[in-house]
Amino acid sequence: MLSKIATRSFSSSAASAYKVAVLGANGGIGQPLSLLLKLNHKVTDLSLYDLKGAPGVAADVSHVPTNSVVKGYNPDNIKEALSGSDVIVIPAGVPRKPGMTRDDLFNTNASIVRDLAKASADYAPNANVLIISNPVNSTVPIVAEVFKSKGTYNPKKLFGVTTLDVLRASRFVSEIAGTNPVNEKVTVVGGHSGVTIVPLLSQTNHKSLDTETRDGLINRIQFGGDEVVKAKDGAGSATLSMAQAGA
Ligand SMILES: NC(=O)C1=CN([C@@H]2O[C@H](COP(=O)(O)OP(=O)(O)OC[C@H]3O[C@@H](n4cnc5c(N)ncnc54)[C@H](O)[C@@H]3O)[C@@H](O)[C@H]2O)C=CC1
Ligand SMILES: O=C([O-])CC(=O)C(=O)O
Repeated sequence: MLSKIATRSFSSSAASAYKVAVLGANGGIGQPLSLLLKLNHKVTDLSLYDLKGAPGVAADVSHVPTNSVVKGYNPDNIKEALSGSDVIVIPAGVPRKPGMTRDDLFNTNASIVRDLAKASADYAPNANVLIISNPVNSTVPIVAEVFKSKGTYNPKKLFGVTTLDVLRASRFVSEIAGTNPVNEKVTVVGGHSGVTIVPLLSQTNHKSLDTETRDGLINRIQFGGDEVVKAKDGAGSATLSMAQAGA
């Protein structure tokens, strides 16, 4: 009997390998995202990659007492960084400054994301790939085209990360309604830019908000990113809330 229980508990506690690679790990999002992934017990291998600084972030994060193995990589070692990845998260690229739209980032970020997509397709063709880099509405199609050209495109494994809109919707609704945001589930569909962000308030418990309150709430969810860009005053855009959304 005892041996049966021991066998059962042994087999149920055996963790299968789960490697997550963060490309852009030394950035404003990459660093807190790496920390949150280190705290996730499902992640067994954390691979941190950036143009520079990733080994330092990896050394720092690796002291957090969870069992995952953390390694940092510079561009010379991108193959090793990506090989065997189950999930690749990409927050590499420049953030907005006040007065810019996300589309203004296209010229810089499109080629960064394209090149990282090529490497991902070459070295981890079966990974789930999550794109944070803006403009998400455009960077995701770029990755799709790269994967198609390499014969590795699987629409079920390519994601634009728009979860921050869901977090914001939950929090902003709770502020108006005086509720706990944990209990506010708001579905947000569409893209990740201004009016392409569509929160489905009609599917929440707050269907009967007066028009002015509802319109103000929708506008705040759609332009929450601008709120942070303005407050950071030239120092970038959302990083901490984005890390939470990505993790
Ligand atoms: N999807 C979303 O909801 C959100 C997206 N973002 C976007 O995330 C991106 C990153 O934002 P931050 O972390 O604040 O920027 P950041 O400038 O602090 O960090 C970007 C990092 O990317 C690295 N990088 C640049 N080119 C690279 C390359 N070719 N290979 C590997 N690493 C490279 C940089 O060295 C840097 O460490 C921006 O495009 C921003 O607009 C930001 C917030 C929310
Ligand atoms: O607004 C930005 O540039 C960053 C972003 O995507 C967001 O915070 O939603």
